[in-house]
Amino acid sequence: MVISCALKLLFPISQRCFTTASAAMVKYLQQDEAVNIDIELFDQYKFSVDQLMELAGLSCATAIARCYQPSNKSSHVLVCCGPGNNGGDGLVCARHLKLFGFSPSLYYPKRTDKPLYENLLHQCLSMNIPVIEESPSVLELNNSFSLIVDALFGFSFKPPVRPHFKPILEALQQTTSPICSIDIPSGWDVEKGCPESGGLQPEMLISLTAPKLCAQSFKGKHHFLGGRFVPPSLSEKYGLDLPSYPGTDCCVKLDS
Ligand SMILES: NC(=O)C1=CN([C@@H]2O[C@H](COP(=O)(O)OP(=O)(O)OC[C@H]3O[C@@H](n4cnc5c(N)ncnc54)[C@H](O)[C@@H]3O)[C@@H](O)[C@H]2O)[C@H](O)CC1
Ligand SMILES: [K+]
Repeated sequence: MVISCALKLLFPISQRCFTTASAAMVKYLQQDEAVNIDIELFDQYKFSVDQLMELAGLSCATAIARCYQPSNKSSHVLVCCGPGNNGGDGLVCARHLKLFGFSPSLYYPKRTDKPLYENLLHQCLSMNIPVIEESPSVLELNNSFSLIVDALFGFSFKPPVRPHFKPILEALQQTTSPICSIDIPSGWDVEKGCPESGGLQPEMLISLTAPKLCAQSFKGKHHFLGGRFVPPSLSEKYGLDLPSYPGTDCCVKLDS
């Protein structure tokens, strides 16, 4: 691995004051509600996946930049991307993190041969974002990365995790580097939360569109809502009670 070790160069932004919204007021979605909202956004409202993924990924990078500040060009972040749209959010997020001054790397073990994903990966490669081919060890995660973005699985995950992804999920469970999960902490049941056998415990969770039921068992420091693209009529139909995003912000911190 090219990246040198022991680079804990991301400074947590602990003193900053955020406008927060009450998480208690927000509706937590069941898995089938999340899937149905997704389908309606595409079928009824005629959004394309690319559009929503770009907004979702940008909101994730923005939320991360609010909580972790790159101290210099060596602020290494590993973005772990899965085979579905959650992984696509991760690819978009990595590109925006790079533009924000972070040094992201990708771990993308199961690639999808659709033009959307190929293009997103191409964009990352064109911006000199390195790709790690081997599943990183716990030591590599601890020593080489100041933050790990978990974009492995989102709301379509059905446990148990298949063998291909076991090594990375086990390493993420054991690492001491902070983890930011996009939409769902990977390996968690979308409704029941952390598996009894143990699961990863992210320091940060960015729920997209609306939090899913598993977010009620999130115990980390930062819970954000992103994906500010829900038309009011759709929000009303599902009774989402979404918090107000401050001004033109694309993400909002939820208090616990
Ligand atoms: N409307 C929105 O809110 C938007 C959300 N976005 C993001 O999309 C994901 C949901 O994406 P989807 O493609 O439906 O599924 P996943 O990424 O969660 O994963 C599907 C992928 O994973 C494989 N898989 C499922 N279970 C397992 C398992 N047990 N072991 C191994 N692999 C598994 C499955 O075969 C698929 O390949 C949502 O969470 C948001 O992050 C959009 O980006 C924008 C709109
Ligand atoms: K995830």
